[in-house]
Amino acid sequence: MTIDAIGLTKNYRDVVAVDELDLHVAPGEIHALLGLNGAGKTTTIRMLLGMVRPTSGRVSVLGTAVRPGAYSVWSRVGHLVETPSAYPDLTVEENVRLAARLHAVRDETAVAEVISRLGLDHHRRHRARTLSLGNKQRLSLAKALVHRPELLVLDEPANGLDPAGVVEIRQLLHDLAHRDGVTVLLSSHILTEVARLATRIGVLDRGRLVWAGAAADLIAQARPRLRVGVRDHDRAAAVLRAAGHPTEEDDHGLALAGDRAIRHPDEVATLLVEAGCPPIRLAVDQEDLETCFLRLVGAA
Ligand SMILES: Nc1ncnc2c1ncn2[C@@H]1O[C@H](COP(=O)(O)OP(=O)(O)OP(=O)(O)O)[C@@H](O)[C@H]1O
Repeated sequence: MTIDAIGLTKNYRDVVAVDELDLHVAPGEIHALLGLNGAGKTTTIRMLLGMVRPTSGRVSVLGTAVRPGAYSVWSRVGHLVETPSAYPDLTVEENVRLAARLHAVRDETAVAEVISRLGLDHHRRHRARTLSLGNKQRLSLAKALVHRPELLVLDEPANGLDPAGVVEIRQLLHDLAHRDGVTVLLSSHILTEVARLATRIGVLDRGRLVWAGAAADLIAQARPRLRVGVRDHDRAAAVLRAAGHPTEEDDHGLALAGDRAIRHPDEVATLLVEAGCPPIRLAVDQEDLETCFLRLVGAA
């Protein structure tokens, strides 16, 4: 395993930031840690990278136990944790060259190559502080990649990027994993962002892993629902609930996830007509991924 964490726990006074987390990331995988704000993603990543000492549990990265003094493994790991960091008065090229030197990279072409791969060619001679947030993020990624790591660990890599930037980073990570065999662990709070990229997903909620498996299996958890459009939401919801249909209300109207409603929408229509609030729209659709994710973490 590229990352092996067992029983990883971090307490901050009375807050359990990460609670008995087992995490196994296989070589070549794109593994996403998904969770709402405060779920424990950053703390987990910091423990994996040896930046925060676990309260209990153990972790190994690329076969090496993470502990003080175990330096050699970090030359095989690239990371980007929280805010992009660069020396503001150095140019893009100088920043990447410095990162290369810190990693003892001797190949001079590596700097130009990674700058170009991150789409920063036009900004090579621009000072880091003049870059947009998106380009600062690209620069941080260039620094994380210049030594051609075997494992790349990214905390919310899409932060600050516009939609085109998000697509670009997704493509880059896909190529790194599939073409160069780099293992990627990333965190995100947006399921739709990682659903198409990750091979495996772990869902964190209040420090605990509440779901783990193949990304395709998580997507398959999205349930069908009967969507009901009515003029009087409250009244229709009361009628449906009284008839035993679990009914949710959202901006689009009412949603019924029960088997009976999905199999017999005609019964639902008759019920509403007889109660004097006839449906103006009735359709079975698939729960969207974000709602599915919120349901998994008990927030929907
Ligand atoms: N240094 C710290 N001291 C005290 N509490 C902390 C510290 N770091 C994190 N926490 C708490 O631990 C919990 C998990 O935080 P963490 O930052 O790991 O979550 P996250 O999933 O990365 O969320 P976000 O996306 O908001 O960064 C939160 O309740 C947070 O307030």
